[in-house]
This record gives sequence, structure tokens and C-alpha cells, in this order.
Amino acid sequence: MSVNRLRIALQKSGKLSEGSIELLNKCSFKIKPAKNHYLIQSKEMNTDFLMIRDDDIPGFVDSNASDLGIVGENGYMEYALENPGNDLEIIARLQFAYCRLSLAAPEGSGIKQLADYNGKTIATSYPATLADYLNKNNINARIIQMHGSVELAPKIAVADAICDLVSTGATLKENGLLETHIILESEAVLIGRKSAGNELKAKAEELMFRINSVIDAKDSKYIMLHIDKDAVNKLKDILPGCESPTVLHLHGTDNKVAVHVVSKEGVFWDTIAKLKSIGASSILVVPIEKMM
Ligand SMILES: Nc1ncnc2c1ncn2[C@@H]1O[C@H](COP(=O)(O)OP(=O)(O)OP(=O)(O)O)[C@@H](O)[C@H]1O
Ligand SMILES: O=P(O)(O)OC[C@H]1O[C@H](OP(=O)(O)OP(=O)(O)O)[C@H](O)[C@@H]1O
Ligand SMILES: [Mg+2]
Repeated sequence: MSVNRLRIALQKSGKLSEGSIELLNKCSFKIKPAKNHYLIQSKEMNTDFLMIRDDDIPGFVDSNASDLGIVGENGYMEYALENPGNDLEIIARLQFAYCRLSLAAPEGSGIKQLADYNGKTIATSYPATLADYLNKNNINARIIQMHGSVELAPKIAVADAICDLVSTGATLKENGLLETHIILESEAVLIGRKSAGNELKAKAEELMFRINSVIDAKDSKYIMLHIDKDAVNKLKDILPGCESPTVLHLHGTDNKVAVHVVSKEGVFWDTIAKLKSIGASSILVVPIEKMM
């Protein structure tokens, strides 16, 4: 089937939405989200963005209502476990929306070890993932499903414990809950279909080329500085990637040169102090938009 327009499902609002749009706009898609605007067209790669709830993204891709989708790996896993015959695959991990799916129990409940969950009731928005984990660990617990505010359940005796997403741990703390076991680590992932034809696979590869060039550039910096010629070889101990910097002649002096280098590591204030300690001056650190 000819892929005339590429369809990509994104979360319309929530923890994935901003990061997905920011990443894709750095790939030149010019997505301008607007309330109740669920289909956003882009000239870039002839793409239609389907703005939907994150829980619907895996099913949209699996049923070919969308070609690709960006969802949390936890959401992909939940769908895959609920739909054993699914055609989905993770094409790439996108290095944002980091969180983890964990078991947590009320402070003072005495539930600490995995065995303590036997016979208990656990509230979660991810019943298939929780059931799979409990089965694999021979834990016999009752699961009740909630679609949000899961941390409330133990407080109102709806459940003895919970299985929910954790990022900073603030929500657990605010609700008197202690994290006891991490079931899975999650980040935003690009998903597609294993059975996609060559034309769609080629489009996915072009999209990943753009995404990777943005991700690779994310922590990299372009650094320019002036330094004595005989101090250039000291730079590599301070700046990763400075094994073969660009060294330029400086007009009006034979002792100093300009050095330009891409450093993959974050350049922090201590790096600047070390550079100055070996005589570097006119230090300029600029972000890189894309690297290929
Ligand atoms: N606190 C968080 N920090 C980082 N990532 C998170 C956090 N909470 C959720 N996520 C990630 O974002 C995804 C969507 O979470 P969000 O809370 O926006 O979903 P939701 O409330 O179900 O929204 P929707 O209305 O789209 O269903 C989660 O599946 C997870 O991968
Ligand atoms: O560890 P933290 O940094 O506190 O983040 C974890 C919380 O974030 C998400 O909730 P969200 O705010 O998205 O509300 P929701 O339950 O309606 O999804 C998740 O469901 C947790 O409750
Ligand atoms: Mg949701």
C-alpha cells in the first residue's frame, strides 16, 4: 500500500506531549498544537499528526490507523501484554519522559518484601503489566484497575498497595507511600509495526535519522577559545572530544591560537575554571542544533 501521507500518533496533552512536539519540531515538522485540534498536517515528509490520548496510541498503530506513534514504554508494554498477537515493535527509545512503574505500600503497613504482597489488593492503571510481574514472581494478589489518582486507593481502603508510575517520588511521598519494587523503567519510545512495508520502513528510517541527529546534539556543545600554542595539548585532559580540535591562526600574534571543538559532555562551570587555569580566554560555549 503506497504511503502517501505518513501518519504519526502523538499524545494530545500530558507528560509525553510537550517532549514529543519539541523533538519533532527540532526535526523541522513545525507542529503547532491547538485545543480540540486533533489532526495537524505538516508539509515535512507529508505527515499527518494524530493528536490522541496516550492510552490509544499503541492500538492506533497496531490497527494501522496510524503508521507510527510516540508513547511511554510502559504504555507500549501494557498494550503488548493485553494483546499477545500484536504487530508492534519499538523502533527507538527517545530519551525523554523517563519514569518507572513501581510497587508502593503505605508507610507503617509492614509491606516491604515482595512476599508481603501475597493476599493483598493492589490498585493500578497497568493491570496487565502488574499481573505479568506478579505471575513471574509467584505472588498471589488481587488487582483492581484505576485510570488515575491511584495513590488515593490505600488511603480510602480501596486497596492495600499500588502499582503506579514514579518519576521524582513526590506523589508517593505526599500520599504516605513507600516505593518497594521497580517493575520496569520507561522512557518515550517510537513504535511501529513489524509488518510495515519497505516504503514505510524507509520513511521511519528517514524520521529516525532526523531524530538521532537531534538527540546526538542534545548534550553536545561547540566550544571556541583562545590559548597559548604550547597549551593546546593540555585541552584533551579537560575537554572530551578534544583529541583533534580545529586550531586556527590568530591575527596579530604568533603565540596564541584559536581552538574550536565539539564536546559531547556537558560543559560545566568547573570545566570553564580548568580551561582558564591553563590560560584559555575568550571562551565561547554554544549549543548544537543537529549532529549527523
Ligand atoms: N511524572 C512523570 N514523569 C515522566 N513521565 C511520566 C510521568 N507520568 C507519566 N509519564 C509518562 O507519560 C505517559 C503519559 O502520562 P500522562 O500522565 O500524561 O498520561 P494520562 O494522564 O493517561 O494522559 P492521557 O489523557 O493522554 O491518557 C505515561 O505513560 C508515562 O510513560
Ligand atoms: O513521581 P512523581 O514525579 O510525583 O510523578 C508520578 C506521578 O505522575 C503521574 O501522575 P500525573 O500527574 O500524570 O496524574 P495522572 O495520575 O492523572 O496521570 C503518575 O501517574 C504519578 O501519579
Ligand atoms: Mg492515559
